[in-house]
Amino acid sequence: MTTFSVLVFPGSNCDHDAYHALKQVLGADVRFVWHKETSLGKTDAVIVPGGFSYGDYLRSGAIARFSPVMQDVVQFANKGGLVIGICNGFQILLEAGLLPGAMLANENLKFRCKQLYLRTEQTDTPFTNLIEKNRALQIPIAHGEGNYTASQDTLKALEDNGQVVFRYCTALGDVVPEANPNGSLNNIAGIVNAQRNVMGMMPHPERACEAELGSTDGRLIFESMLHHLQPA
Ligand SMILES: NC(=O)CC[C@H](N)C(=O)O
Repeated sequence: MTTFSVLVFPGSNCDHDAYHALKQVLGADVRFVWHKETSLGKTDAVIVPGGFSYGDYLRSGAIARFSPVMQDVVQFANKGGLVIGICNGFQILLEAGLLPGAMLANENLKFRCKQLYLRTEQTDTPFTNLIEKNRALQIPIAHGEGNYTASQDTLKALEDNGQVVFRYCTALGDVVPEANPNGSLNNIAGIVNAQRNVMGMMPHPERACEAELGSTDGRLIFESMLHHLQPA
């Protein structure tokens, strides 16, 4: 059975949502790993969940990246293990150097919490292998620092290598400035590393896994991970 590990930092607040989605909705084996642990133990995938680790002091994710467990997360990722960072988790992976670039405060300096759409740009990743190319997924955001930025060289490399996985778009899938909620470069909502085993995304797929929540599109991301780890 595939085992997911959900990291828990002081201030994480989407850890239980991720646990619930994986366990109750997808029937996967899941466990929490407290940030003070020095080893992940036996695991197939790591979820770095959303929230306000260390109260977002300094910059979101800047302190959490020094938590003891992060050393093993970096090792796990470097060995090819699947790691997905959601919202604050994405910020932590950027701070840890597992993904390139950085987050700035949202362009309008407001915390944005809303349902929106993401166009699936890449389907050859362990996180999107069950999604049709260009499909617009409805997944909510909730963040104050989601304005993705990177140097011109880094941005070019991301685009050239097909590392931009999701872009903010309209319901019809058009990537236009009006669909960008935070000022992110090139409407970027999610990226993978060059090896394609580490993904960060600002929207919350764990909050879009049940019809009662308004969308089940988030399931496709976790189902893709399960499919990758345990092909039928
Ligand atoms: N939902 C979250 O993970 C919030 C992320 C982060 N603390 C921010 O506001 O930018």
